[in-house]
Amino acid sequence: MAKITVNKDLASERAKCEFNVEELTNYLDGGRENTARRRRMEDKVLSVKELRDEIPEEYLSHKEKYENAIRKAVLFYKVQKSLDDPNQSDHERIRNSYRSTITSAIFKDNSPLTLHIVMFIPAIIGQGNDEQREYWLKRAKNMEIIGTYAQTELGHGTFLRGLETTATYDPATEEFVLHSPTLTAYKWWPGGLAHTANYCVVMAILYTKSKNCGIQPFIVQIRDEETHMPLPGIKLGEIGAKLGYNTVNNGFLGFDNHRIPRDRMLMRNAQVSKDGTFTAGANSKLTYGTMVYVRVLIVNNMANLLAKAVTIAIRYSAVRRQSKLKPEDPEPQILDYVTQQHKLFIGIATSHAYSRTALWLWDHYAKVTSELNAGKLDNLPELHSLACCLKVLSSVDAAVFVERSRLACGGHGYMLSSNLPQTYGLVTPASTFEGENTVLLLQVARSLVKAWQQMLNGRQLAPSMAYLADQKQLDRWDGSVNGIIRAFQKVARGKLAFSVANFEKYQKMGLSREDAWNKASVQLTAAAESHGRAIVVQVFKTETDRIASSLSPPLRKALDQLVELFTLYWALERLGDLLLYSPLSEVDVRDMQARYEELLEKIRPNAVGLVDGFDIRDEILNSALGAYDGRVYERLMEEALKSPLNAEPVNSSFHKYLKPFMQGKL
Ligand SMILES: CCCCCCCC/C=C\CCCCC/C=C/C(=O)SCCNC(=O)CCNC(=O)[C@H](O)C(C)(C)COP(=O)(O)OP(=O)(O)OC[C@H]1O[C@@H](n2cnc3c(N)ncnc32)[C@H](O)[C@@H]1OP(=O)(O)O
Ligand SMILES: Cc1cc2nc3c(=O)[nH]c(=O)nc-3n(C[C@H](O)[C@H](O)[C@H](O)COP(=O)(O)OP(=O)(O)OC[C@H]3O[C@@H](n4cnc5c(N)ncnc54)[C@H](O)[C@@H]3O)c2cc1C
Repeated sequence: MAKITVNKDLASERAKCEFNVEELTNYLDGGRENTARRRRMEDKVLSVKELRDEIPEEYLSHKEKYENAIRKAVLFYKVQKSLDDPNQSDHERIRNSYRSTITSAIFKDNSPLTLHIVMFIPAIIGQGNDEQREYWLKRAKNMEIIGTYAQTELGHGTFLRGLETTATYDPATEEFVLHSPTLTAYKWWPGGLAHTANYCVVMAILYTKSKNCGIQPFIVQIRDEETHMPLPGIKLGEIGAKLGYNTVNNGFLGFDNHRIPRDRMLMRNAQVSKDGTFTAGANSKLTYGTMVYVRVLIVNNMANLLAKAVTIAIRYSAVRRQSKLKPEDPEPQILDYVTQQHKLFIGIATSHAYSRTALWLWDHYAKVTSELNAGKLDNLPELHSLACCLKVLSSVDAAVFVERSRLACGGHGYMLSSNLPQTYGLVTPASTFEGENTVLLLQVARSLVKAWQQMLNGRQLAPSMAYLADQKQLDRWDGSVNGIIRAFQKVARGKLAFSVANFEKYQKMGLSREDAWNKASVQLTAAAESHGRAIVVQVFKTETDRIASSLSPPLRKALDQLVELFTLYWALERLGDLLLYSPLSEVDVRDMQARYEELLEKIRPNAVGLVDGFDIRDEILNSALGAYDGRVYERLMEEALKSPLNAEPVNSSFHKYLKPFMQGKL
C-alpha cells in the first residue's frame, strides 16, 4: 500500500493534540463497537467501485446527474440492505445510524430515494392501520414500490388547511376521487416524485357526505408498475433546477378526477366507512405525525453536515499560510489568527451541541410515540413544540456556520471541489422544508403562550417549559456555565412575558386576537428562539456531563471547553438580551469576553484533533481542501484538470467566435 504523505503542518497539529482522538470518535459514536460497526459499513460501501463517480458530478448535465444518481441509489440500497442487522428494532437502527454520513460519499447532492426512506415508509407506519401497514410496508421495504410524500402544492406549503387537492368519497363505487381543481392545487416539491416514484402518500382535503373532513393521507399509485408510464388522470413532471438537491428529483403532480379504492385512505387515525361515514381520530394533528418525525431527524442531519464543513475548514486553515503576524516570522497558518478561530471553533462546538441534542430528542420522540401508540396523547403538544424549535435552531445555525466555514477558506471555498458550496446547498433548504422556520417558531410561541396562561392558573408545565414558572430573580451573575444557562432561561421568560403583555395590550387597544398576534409576532418569534437557545445549551451541558463522566480527563476537559465556548459564544451574541433580563454588569461582559478569548487559545492546539474526531473519511468529505493528508494544492490542481475544458488546448469557440471577433470579422 502506498505510504500517505501528510502535510507537515497537519502532522504537527496532530502531534500537539492533548486527547486521544479515537476516544473522541468512540464517544461521538456511542461506544467502540458502534465506531467499528460504522467503519465496517463504510468500508463495505466504499469497496464497491461502481458507487464512485468517474466524472465529477458537477460536469454532468441535469439529466445525466439524475440518471447517474438513480444508478448509484439502486446499488447503494442493495449494499446497505445486505448490511442490515435484522435483530435491530427500527428505533435502534435509526439511533445507531445517527453518525452515519456514508450517503455523502455517493451523492454530493442527495439521493432520489431519500423521500421513500425518510417520509413514504414512515407515513405508512404512522398513518396506516394494521392491515395497511402489513400490505404496504412489506412492498415498500422490499422496494417493490417506490414512494414519496406529496403534501406541498404550488399555492400552499405552510398553510395545510389551505391545500386545494380534494379527495371526494363516492359511496356508489366505494372510491375516492382525487382532483386538482386549479393550477395552484398541483403538488409541487415532493422528492422523487418526478421520475422515480410510482406511488405516493398524497395529503388531500377529504370530502364525504358533502362535508369537509380536513386533510387526510391517501396512498396513490401514480405510475404503472411495469411501464412506469403515468396512470390516466395523473399529470407528472420535474420542477426544474434548484440551488441544491438537484439529484433528488423533486416533482409536480396533478389529478384529473383520478379514482382510488376506499382502502387507499390511510386509516390509522381517522376512517371513512363504506357508506361514507367519517370517524375522526383522537387528535386531528396526528395526521401531521410524519412531519414531526422528519423534524426530529433534521436536527441530527444538521449536526453531521456542519461537522463535515468545519472539518474541511479547520484542516485547510492548518495547511494554509497567509500574511504576516510578525514581520520577522514566516507566514503563519491562518488557524493562528484569532478571528479565524472565532469563525470556526463555534462550528465544532455547535455540531457537538446538536448531535447531543438530536439523540436526546430522538429518545424523547421514541418515548412519546410509544405513548401515542398506547392511546396516551398528553405529551404530543410538547413534542411538537420541541421538534419545531430544535429543527429551526439547528437549521439556522448549521446554515450560518457552514457558510462561515466556506468563507473562512477564502477563494478556494468557492470551488465546488471544496464541497463547501454543495454542503451549504444541503443545509439551507432545511430552513424551509418540513415547516418554514418562522412559521414553526410561531408554533413554538403558541405553545409558550399557552404554557404562560397555564402557569398563571397554577397548572404544572411540560418539563421543557417548567423553567417559566421559576419566579425567582437571578440575583447575582456568577458567570458559570450553569449560571449562564439560568440567565438564558430568564431571557426566554422575560421575552415571553413582554410579548404576552404586548399581545394583550394590542387586544385591549381594540385589535382582534389574530391582528394582535400578528402585530406581536416579531417579539413572539424572538421569545420562541430564546426558548430554543435555553434548551440547547442546557441539553448540551447536561447530556455531556452525563455521558462524558467516564471519559479520560484530557478528553473530558476538551468537551467541557466546547460546552463553555458554546455557552459564552451565545451569551456574547445575545448581550442585549442578557443586559435586559439578567444582573449582568459591564465588568461581567468584559470578563466573559476575556474568558472566550482564553478558550479559543486553549482549544487551538486541539482544533485538528477535534475535527479528526468526527472521523469523516475523505470519500465522504469529498473535498480538495479537507482531505486527511492536507495535500490541498495538489488536489486543487488535480480537480482543476478534470474540467472538460482542459481536455483540449484550444477550444473550438476560439475559431468560431473569438478569432473572427478579434479580427473584426464578426
Ligand atoms: C433511517 C433514516 C435516516 C435518514 C436520515 C435522513 C435525515 C433527514 C434529513 C434530511 C432529509 C429531509 C428531506 C425532507 C424533504 C422535505 C419534505 C417536506 O417539506 S414535507 C412538507 C412539510 N410541510 C410542512 O411542514 C408544513 C408546515 N405547516 C404545518 O405544519 C401546519 O400547517 C401548521 C403551521 C402547524 C398549522 O397547522 P394548522 O393550520 O392545521 O393548525 P392550527 O389549526 O393553526 O392548529 C394549531 C394547533 O395544532 C397543533 N399542532 C400543529 N401541528 C402539530 C403537530 N405536528 N403535532 C401536534 N400538534 C400540532 C398546534 O400546537 C396547535 O395546538 P393548540 O395551540 O391549538 O393547542
Ligand atoms: C428542497 C426542498 C424539498 C422539499 N421536499 C418536499 C417534499 O418532499 N414533500 C412536500 O410535500 N414538500 C416538500 N417541500 C416543500 C416545503 O415543505 C415547503 O416549501 C415549506 O413547507 C414552506 O412552504 P412554502 O414554500 O409554501 O412557503 P411559504 O409559506 O409561502 O413561505 C414564504 C414566506 O411566508 C412566510 N409565512 C407564511 N405563512 C406565514 C405565517 N402564518 N406567519 C408568518 N409568516 C408566514 C414565511 O415565513 C416565509 O417567509 C420541499 C421544499 C424544499 C425547498
